[in-house]
Amino acid sequence: MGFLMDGLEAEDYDRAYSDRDLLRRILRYFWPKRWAMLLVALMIVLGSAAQAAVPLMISSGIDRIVAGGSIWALVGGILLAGALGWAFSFVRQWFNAKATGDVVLSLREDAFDAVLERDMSFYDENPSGRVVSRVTSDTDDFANVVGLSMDLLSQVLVVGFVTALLFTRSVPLALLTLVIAPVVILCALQFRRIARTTTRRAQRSMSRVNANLNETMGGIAVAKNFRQEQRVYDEFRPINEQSYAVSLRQGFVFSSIFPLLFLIAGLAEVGLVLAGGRSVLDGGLSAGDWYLFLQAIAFFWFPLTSIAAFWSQFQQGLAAAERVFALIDAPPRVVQTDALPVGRLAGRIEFSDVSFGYSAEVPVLQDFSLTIEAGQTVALVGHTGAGKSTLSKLITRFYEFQDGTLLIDGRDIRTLDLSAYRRQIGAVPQLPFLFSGTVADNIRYPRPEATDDEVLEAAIGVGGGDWIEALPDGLATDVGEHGRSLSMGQRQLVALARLLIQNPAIVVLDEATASVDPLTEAQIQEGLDTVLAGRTSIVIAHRLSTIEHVDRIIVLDHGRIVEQGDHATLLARGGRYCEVYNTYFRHQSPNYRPGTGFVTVN
Ligand SMILES: Nc1ncnc2c1ncn2[C@@H]1O[C@H](COP(=O)(O)OP(=O)(O)OP(=O)(O)O)[C@@H](O)[C@H]1O
Repeated sequence: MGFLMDGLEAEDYDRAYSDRDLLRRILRYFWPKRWAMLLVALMIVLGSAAQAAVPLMISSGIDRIVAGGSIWALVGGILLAGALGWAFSFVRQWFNAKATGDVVLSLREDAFDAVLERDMSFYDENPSGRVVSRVTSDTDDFANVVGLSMDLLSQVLVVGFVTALLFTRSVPLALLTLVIAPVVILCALQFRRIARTTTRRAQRSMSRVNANLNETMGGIAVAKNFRQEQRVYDEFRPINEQSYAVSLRQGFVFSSIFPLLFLIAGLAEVGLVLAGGRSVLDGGLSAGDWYLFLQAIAFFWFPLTSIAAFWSQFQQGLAAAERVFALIDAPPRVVQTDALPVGRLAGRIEFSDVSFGYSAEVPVLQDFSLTIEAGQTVALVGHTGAGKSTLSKLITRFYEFQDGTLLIDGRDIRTLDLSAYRRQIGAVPQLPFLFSGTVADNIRYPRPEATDDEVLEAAIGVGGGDWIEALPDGLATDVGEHGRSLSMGQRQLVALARLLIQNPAIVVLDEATASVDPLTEAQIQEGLDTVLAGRTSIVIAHRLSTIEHVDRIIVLDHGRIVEQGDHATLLARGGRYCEVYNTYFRHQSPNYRPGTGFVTVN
């Protein structure tokens, strides 16, 4: 079991819904489609009646032929029943496909909406491929189940009609047909539980394959750069093999039920042939009635055995619905206690005894206090893992802190209208993400209604706009997927122009570490001066020119402030800042020669 179960545990947010809750939830999605579904139900009843009429007509036709009657009435009747059956089935399929399609559309919209609503911590904990799997293949599985349910309903109705007819012809034979039904139903119910478990496992293993593929595609450049294709393949292979093994097991479980059901059906058929044949010979039953009984077995057993096949798919659909609902219902970690209007922020930020950890066991910040005055530019420096990005993630409210308070302009961040608050936070990651489209589209991203003139003004506001001339089509240049057609420096300039369009009160900027040519560097520096002016800015600093000019440098170590002040004061002090300076900034000085520029650490 070890290999089969590796990595197939439920996600943290998974939950098991009771069948009742699940069905109620599914029905809620179908409620707006109730008239279409009612029409589908009517067509199922009429179609089933047309189907059931055929053996009945043949049965009485046989008796009439035996008695020397004409065959043409029978032929005409069968043709008419066939034509009507086709018409009913057509209308049914059409409306069913439309209603199911609409339900899947809204389910997928809800799932996608939920994906957008999730906190950043959700994306840290759940690989994106697995989430994608829920929005795509799970909603499809759910759709299949609806189509299957309709087929089954129609078969069950045919059985109902045929059974009612059987009772009018011969009660003992009808009872014999029915007596084995509970046995089959019991088998199918038992099978239900096993089917659901194996199906869940199969879906999880599939989403694991998706997650792995997603990560591989995302990091393909790194893998190729380090010639790690074999390793990527080696990682993929066991995951793929596991998916194969789990699907195989699922197939085995599903196929094992059929031989058992067919055995029971076969025994029943033997009994009916024997009992019915004797009755015909004794003259107690007509040849036509006997034919009707033999047909009835086929009609009767077909839906019962297909319940078992259906069960597997039905379970797959229910498990899929469960996974989609779990995604929709995943509780948010970031919880606002109120949604007070924000107004234009001045940008004063005050951490007061804040404690935070990505997981409960590993605290990153403990009783952390820091005040950043409105309009101040603060640089965060420190060794890797010191907690610089963590601070910015709390300010952007991507993560929920466990203790203490975080005040923005003196107001508890938890009481603010989160969307309005985030609109005034300009966050620039180290590698700015650009969406497919033109440079202008990307600059306009925070405010789609911005005019072309505003976009141009923002672009010119960053470094005088010379960089636009270097682009092949100016602002109309296509940036390619993730901005791959632009250089790193150009992407940063676009991100800065985007900030100008957004006009945030607080800027949280993770400076890029990638070095760019001196001209672009100068443009970025000029752009930064424009963008940060008049706003509270928290810069995770990687460039010497930034730390030399900010109002205050905060040196972090293991989630604590170990030193703060301006560049000159801190350098003169010879403390922890000097260590950080020697490690990260010293070599960026224009006068740098290898092995020189160290400041003395006391
Ligand atoms: N998403 C996450 N889940 C769990 N732990 C995390 C996560 N992000 C950061 N950490 C941990 O929190 C601590 C602080 O990380 P943080 O990213 O704030 O450091 P940093 O100072 O920004 O480092 P760097 O300069 O390398 O970006 C580290 O120990 C890190 O391992």
